[in-house]
Amino acid sequence: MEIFKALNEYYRDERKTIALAVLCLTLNTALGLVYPQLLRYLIDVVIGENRYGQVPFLALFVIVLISVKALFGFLYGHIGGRAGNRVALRLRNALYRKLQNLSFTFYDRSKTGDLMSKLTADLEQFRHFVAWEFGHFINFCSCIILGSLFMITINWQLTLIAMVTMPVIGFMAVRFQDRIHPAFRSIREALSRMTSAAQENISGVRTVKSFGRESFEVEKFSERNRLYQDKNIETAYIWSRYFPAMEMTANLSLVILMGAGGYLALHKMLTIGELVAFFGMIGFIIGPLWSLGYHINVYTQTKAAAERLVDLLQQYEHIRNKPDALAVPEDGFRGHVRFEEVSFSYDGVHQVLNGLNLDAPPGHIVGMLGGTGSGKTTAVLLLIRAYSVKTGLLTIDGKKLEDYRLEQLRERMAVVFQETFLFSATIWDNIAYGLNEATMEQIIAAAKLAQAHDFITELPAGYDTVVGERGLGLSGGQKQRIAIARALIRKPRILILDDATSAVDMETEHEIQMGLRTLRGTTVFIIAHRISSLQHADEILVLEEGTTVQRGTHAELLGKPGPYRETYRIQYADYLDDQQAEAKGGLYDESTEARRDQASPA
Ligand SMILES: Nc1ncnc2c1ncn2[C@@H]1O[C@H](COP(=O)(O)OP(=O)(O)OP(=O)(O)O)[C@@H](O)[C@H]1O
Repeated sequence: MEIFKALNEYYRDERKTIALAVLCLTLNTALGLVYPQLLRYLIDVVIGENRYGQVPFLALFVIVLISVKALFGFLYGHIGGRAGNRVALRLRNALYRKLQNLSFTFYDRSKTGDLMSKLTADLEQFRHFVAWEFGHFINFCSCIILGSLFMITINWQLTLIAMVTMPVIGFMAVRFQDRIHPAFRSIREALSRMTSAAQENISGVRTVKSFGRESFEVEKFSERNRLYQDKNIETAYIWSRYFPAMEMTANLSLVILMGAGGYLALHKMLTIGELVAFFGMIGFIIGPLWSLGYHINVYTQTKAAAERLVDLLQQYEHIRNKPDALAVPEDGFRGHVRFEEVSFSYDGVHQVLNGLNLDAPPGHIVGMLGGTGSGKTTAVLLLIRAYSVKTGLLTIDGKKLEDYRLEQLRERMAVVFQETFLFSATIWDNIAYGLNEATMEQIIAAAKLAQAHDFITELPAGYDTVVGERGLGLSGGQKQRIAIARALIRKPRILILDDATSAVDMETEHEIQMGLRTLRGTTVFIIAHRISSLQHADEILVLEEGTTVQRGTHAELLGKPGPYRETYRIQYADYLDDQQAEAKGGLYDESTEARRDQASPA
């Protein structure tokens, strides 16, 4: 029950409504108990005592009864359903809000499928319980209690016999549920394996086709499809074994009761009407008894789902605002970034950054070069406060990051990550995402700055083009330019481009960089593997395994031996060879000139 209490705030306001719904269902059930009594009256009094004149009244009474019963049934469905949906609405919003507040650390550890299933399947289970199952469980209890009481009023000896046979049916129902529940679970698992194979195949269709692995994929899918079929057959087998057995047990108990009832009727200890009414009551109890296992199961499943929901709702928020966090001033915020001896480790064991020092005054362009895994992305993730700095000092305008209100701080920044993510929406919407209520002029200006305007206007639907899931339908470089426009529209104080132009051709990249120079006062961080992306930076840091091994301007770094010059030499080998050849009066042709135009550091 503790776990349900933890979700109290979401159903607290609905408690009275849920109680009303349960009351309607119980009244609906209680009215059902009147039928056997009516039968008894019909047989013993109307027929037994030849009072046929009462038949029309009895019929009218039955019509009223079924109408009132139906009304209570409707009220239960209506009130319970609405309450359940209101609870689900609150819970869904709370879960979604929580997901927005959870940090990168949480997402590093979470699986998308798992989170989606909490938001959908677990929540649906809880909604279903609140809307229906809780009422049905109470109704199950009232059926058994009220039914037994009515049976006792008819004949206590027969009731006693029934009480001996009924638990056998209940026991079998629980056993059946014990077997069928794991079987259903294995069906769900097999289904999820089958759908994930299909989903991966659709998402990775380009890889599958380009590797010519269609038949492998078909084989993989049919194997999982076969497993799904097998699980369904196993379940059908359990069903086919248990159901007749349960039915037989129930019918056997009816035979015993029939024998005993017949004996009592023959010896005038029971009227025929009472016997018929008694059997009506038995039917009233047997039905719910068969579902005993189901109710237990639903309860345990809902408890497990509620545990998972509470687990998510109570997740620790690693990054949150201090109570006295400062508002980030609209105008006064300059974006002067300082890293002082900043070290960082994700797991507390492996050091990813070792004593990073950096001073980037407003308007400065900082370049970062380094091999894969050297810590470049980590450094800028610390700057957007994706993770907290534990060793060293990271300040903006002289204040620690955690002194500012997080959402306002991030509003003054813009990041373009290595992996471009575009929403399934129009290009307008994708660029406007960076700003609340962006105007058309602002969108176009940002697109022009990101060198995206020309290709967008050449698309048949222009800015109205709906980009597919993850930006499908656009080239890598086009996607990157839309992502850059999305960042630039914010006119951020701090702009971070994490390998954001890797898929853009050099000429366009050069134009984007020229555009960046027009951003007055914006502190820019550029992470790149290409020297051409960094050469205009005011300071370039070369990182190796989290340590800054070189720093300086492009010209300074070229003048010193070290990894920067080495990278330059590798990337411009052709150009340098051509230069040497030219100096020696060697071959010179048009292709050499074309190559130099492409490669030459501007
Ligand atoms: N979320 C994470 N959890 C644990 N370790 C991480 C995480 N992100 C990165 N790392 C590790 O930290 C190290 C630095 O990664 P980082 O992404 O900062 O490198 P990078 O220089 O940006 O590399 P690349 O140029 O390939 O993007 C790597 O060893 C990486 O495996």
